[in-house]
Amino acid sequence: MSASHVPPRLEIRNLVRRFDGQTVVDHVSLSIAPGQVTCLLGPSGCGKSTTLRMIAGVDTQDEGTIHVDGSLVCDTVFRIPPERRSIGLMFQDFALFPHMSVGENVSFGLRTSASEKRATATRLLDRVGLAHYIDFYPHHLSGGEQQRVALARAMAPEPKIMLMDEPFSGLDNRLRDGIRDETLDLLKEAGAAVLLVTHEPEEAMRMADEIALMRDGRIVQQGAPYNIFNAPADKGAMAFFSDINVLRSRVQGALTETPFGQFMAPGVADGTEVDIVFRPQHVGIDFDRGGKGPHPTVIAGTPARGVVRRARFMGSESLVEFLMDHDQQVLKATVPNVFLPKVGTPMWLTLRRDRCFVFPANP
Ligand SMILES: Nc1ncnc2c1ncn2[C@@H]1O[C@H](COP(=O)(O)OP(=O)(O)OP(=O)(O)O)[C@@H](O)[C@H]1O
Repeated sequence: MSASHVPPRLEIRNLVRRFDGQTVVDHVSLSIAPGQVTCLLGPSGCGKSTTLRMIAGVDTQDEGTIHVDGSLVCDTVFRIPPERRSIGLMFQDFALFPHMSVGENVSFGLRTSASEKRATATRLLDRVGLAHYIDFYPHHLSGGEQQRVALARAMAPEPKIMLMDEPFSGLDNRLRDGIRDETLDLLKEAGAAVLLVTHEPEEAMRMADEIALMRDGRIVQQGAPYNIFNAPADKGAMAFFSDINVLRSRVQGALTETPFGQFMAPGVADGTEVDIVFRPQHVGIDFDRGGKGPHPTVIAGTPARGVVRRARFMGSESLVEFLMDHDQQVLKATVPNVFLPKVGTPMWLTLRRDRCFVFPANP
């Protein structure tokens, strides 16, 4: 088989799951290569865990197929049981066996000799920096250390696929970043295909080679984090990653008029309402000079005036809210570092027009 024909490590096609007549997973398809991390990202209740449970084999789909390395694992009539799917699991409420030592926990699922079990446990614990704890019991370890043991345990049978459901959400921020990076390194090294479920966009951006954004049981957009962030499929996809500003307008002659000048709306029928959506970080700010702002430019368009309504320091940036002169709408801008103008200060706002998106107002 040539390299170009190597099947994905995990491939799910058109998975559907219904509960009580309600479709909670709606034709979800994904493929993940060895060593690739894909994040299933979406709000609570959108069907992420249900998708993971079907892949793990603890739930069965109503429609669709699951393949591992090109071989069928499950469709609506054929089903390989969970323990024969070569799938590792890591969940937030992972539980180590309290009556077993750390080493025994790690080698629990292995069917090898005692000495081989110990060798595997030693190697994996060493890899997560915990070899010296091999004969300790879980209650001697901190939450972060227990998490690393759980990772070593999940990796011990050398699964082809690792499914992770919010695995880091029980850890405090200080520990989380280190353990995330360590986990990623280990999984990539092992060549596992990783499907990680999270509702935190930052976690997805930090971990993922690819993000599948899920809403109401469907994948609404899929791609590299950079593309998902910078070319959102719709207003909801954009709002999931950051605060947004929205200008409502109506299309006339493929153009739409706003206080910041015209925007193109090709192919949109006259009279249709659209939203011009942009992030606070793409709003430029200028001081008011005797009632005048900066000159319009091609990139920034026409400036519009507002007055400062609130300004907050956020650590690495400042968030400034403006009450716009034209319609008293509130628009938000973020500025790097400290920028805290007084409430009531008049200022001129411009938009990075290449970072503004025109979406139907009522999709
Ligand atoms: N066994 C079940 N019986 C009935 N409804 C279920 C069952 N399992 C899940 N659901 C429903 O399916 C929907 C999707 O649930 P799921 O747990 O997959 O969402 P999620 O995106 O993982 O959410 P969260 O991030 O909160 O875990 C929810 O409305 C849930 O109530």
